[in-house]
Amino acid sequence: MKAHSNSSEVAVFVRIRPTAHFATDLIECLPDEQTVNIYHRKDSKKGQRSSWSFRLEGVLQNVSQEEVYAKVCRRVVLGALDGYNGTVMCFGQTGAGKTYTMTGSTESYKQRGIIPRALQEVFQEVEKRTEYAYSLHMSYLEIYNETLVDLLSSLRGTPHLSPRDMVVMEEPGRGVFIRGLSLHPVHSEEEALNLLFEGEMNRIIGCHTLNRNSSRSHCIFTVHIESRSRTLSDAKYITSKLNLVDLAGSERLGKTGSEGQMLKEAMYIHKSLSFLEQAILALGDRRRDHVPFRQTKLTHALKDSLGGNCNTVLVANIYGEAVQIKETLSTLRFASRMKCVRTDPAVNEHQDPAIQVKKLQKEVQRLKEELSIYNTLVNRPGITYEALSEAQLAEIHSQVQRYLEGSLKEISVLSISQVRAVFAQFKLAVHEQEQKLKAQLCQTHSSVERDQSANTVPVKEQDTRSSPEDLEAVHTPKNTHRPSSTKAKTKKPKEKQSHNKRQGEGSPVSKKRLESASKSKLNPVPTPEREQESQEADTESHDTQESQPAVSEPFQTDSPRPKGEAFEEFKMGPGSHINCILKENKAMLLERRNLLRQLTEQVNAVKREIDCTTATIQEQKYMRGGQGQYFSMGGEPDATLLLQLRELKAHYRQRYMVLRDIKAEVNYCQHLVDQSRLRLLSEFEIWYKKSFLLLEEELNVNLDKSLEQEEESQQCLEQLQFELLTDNPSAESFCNARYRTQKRRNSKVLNFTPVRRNTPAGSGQRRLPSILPVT
Ligand SMILES: Nc1ncnc2c1ncn2[C@@H]1O[C@H](COP(=O)(O)OP(=O)(O)OP(=O)(O)O)[C@@H](O)[C@H]1O
Repeated sequence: MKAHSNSSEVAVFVRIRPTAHFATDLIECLPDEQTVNIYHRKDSKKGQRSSWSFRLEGVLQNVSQEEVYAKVCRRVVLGALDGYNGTVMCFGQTGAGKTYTMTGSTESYKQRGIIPRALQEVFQEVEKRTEYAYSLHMSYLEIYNETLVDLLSSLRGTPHLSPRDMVVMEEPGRGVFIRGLSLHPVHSEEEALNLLFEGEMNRIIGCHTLNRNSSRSHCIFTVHIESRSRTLSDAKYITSKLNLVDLAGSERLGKTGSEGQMLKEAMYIHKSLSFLEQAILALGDRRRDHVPFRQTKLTHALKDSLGGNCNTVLVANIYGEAVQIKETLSTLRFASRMKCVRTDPAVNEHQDPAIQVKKLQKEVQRLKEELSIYNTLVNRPGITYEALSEAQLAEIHSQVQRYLEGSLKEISVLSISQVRAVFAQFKLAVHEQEQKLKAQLCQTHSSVERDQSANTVPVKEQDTRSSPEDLEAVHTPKNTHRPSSTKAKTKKPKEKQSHNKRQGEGSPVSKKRLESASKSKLNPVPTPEREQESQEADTESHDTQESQPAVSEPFQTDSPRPKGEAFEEFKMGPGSHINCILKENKAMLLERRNLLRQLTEQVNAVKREIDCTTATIQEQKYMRGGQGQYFSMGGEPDATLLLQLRELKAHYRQRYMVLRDIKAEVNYCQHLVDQSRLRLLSEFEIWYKKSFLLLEEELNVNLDKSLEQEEESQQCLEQLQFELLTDNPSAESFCNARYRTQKRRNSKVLNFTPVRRNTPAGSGQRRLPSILPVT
């Protein structure tokens, strides 16, 4: 509901009932027709006199009914037809002229009161305002001893409800209303007057049957107005209520002197009017943020007629005889309090959802047509903006699959809906990929855990492969199938140098450790595949070592280290960079997940609100259908609720979109975490394996060296044999002994470096090569 606010004070008038015994010495009406002065002797014995002055909107003394209507009510009636709620209320002691002011004399047309005159004005105005279509309904409520009575329930077609079924209700956008109160459509002044008299009659009949006084109840006659522009496309419509209230006599309890039924009535009236006064006091006090409207049915029913969205007028009826001076004073005090109340009259503007939807559909259709004309102009025929068919979706799916496989270069899309479908397919593909990655990650995790729990290291497995046959094969000089040794041989000296340097500095296996390993155990000769792996690992190691600090080795002690421990060490050392990225990604994922949780809660809260509003609409439909209530729009539920529901749905959709985006972000973060975790694990595996491969290479180098030594020994032997055969026969035994010693040594310690001592120049003597152990 849209409202044009316009804050104003409650207009308060005093109407003085004519009497032959008007207390001129006690009541003085000033010529400004706005001020009443009261002179009252508080204590007759002491003769003290007090005086009060009340300045109001108008003092109506000896004023005709017509003039009263013009001054008091016309503005409110016209406002109601413009969409402002309006309330005219008569307050005062019994017999002060409230009913006369409100309803007037039923016998004399001239003396008719505010209600019939208001009805006349309403229908005259409706006829004048031809550009609007008005729809008018009426209700007549009586509140007697805190019981709600429908004064028009006797009419045909009105369901007979017990007063207990009538409840004062409040709804956002609709304000206060009485559930169970019948609303009757009226199309003419005559129909409206008939309803008024029907209600008056029922009030009197009720008084007789229940043996009560008609002035002992509050009556609220309401005209419900709805106006729509006659322009069909205008979804806007206006509603308002015109409340005409005749309150029960306000005399003080002690004055009535009543008992029994009368006393009970007086107590109820006193209670409701004093709560009315309290509510008015609270409304007049700007510092108070709570107004006690719900204490009585009267204040609750008048909630939005007193201080809310309403043009409110109070007529304080006084009976100007000296004996009534206390009541007069009390009424005027109430009137002056009411003057302090401010109201915020506002036009109750609504949007008809059905018309709005139709309007928007038309607009969409027009835009589609314009777009298709544009597409034809720019040579893009065949583009549709309708939802994609099954066949079109299948085609897009196939195109995306082929594009991902690489067999299609471009995906042809023409419309936004096709672009959306393509993105949806991509999203699906990414999701599937994520699932695969997750599965892989799980596998890797479980294998690492298995390794850790078994506490076995691959070193042992490799060691077991070093069989005596392998050892023999290594030592046989005729064994030519040794790619590793061949490779080592063909390596340039420079390469060898850098290779050794790498072993010494960057390798996770220290030279010392290698030596001890080579002394005790031998690795098998690597296969070509293994060599390839080794080279790759070596290259990577070389690449990373330059940017990373020296790597600590997993085998610093003699006993093999468990893989889990090595992994921890890796995370702290060479893998710290990836580990750091993994941690950051995890933190980001956590943060996104928290956001996702919050958003999910928000979306669910909006969903609950939607459910709640939908339930209220359903309830409303049921209530209105079942109890003959006023139908705002041919049986439709309250438009404000529908509007609220639509807003909630829009809000829900908006939040849901955000939620979807955050979900995608969470998935992406999860993907990053998985990737970095995988990377960390794979890097670790490489690092871990590298130590063994380096160990192998080192051993191979040593084997090559032994072979060289072997060759040299062989040459030496041949030379000695040659010398033996020529001139030195004792050399045979020497040479054989020497050869045996060397072979024995080589079989035990492989890490020997042959040092060829240069023959001194010009010595003319061939010297035997020396074989020195490396320290
Ligand atoms: N301004 C007036 N001019 C002529 N007669 C009046 C005027 N005010 C009141 N009366 C007459 O005074 C009598 C009492 O008035 P009325 O019934 O309207 O009082 P009331 O305040 O409504 O009392 P109750 O609280 O009992 O309903 C009626 O007969 C009515 O015609």
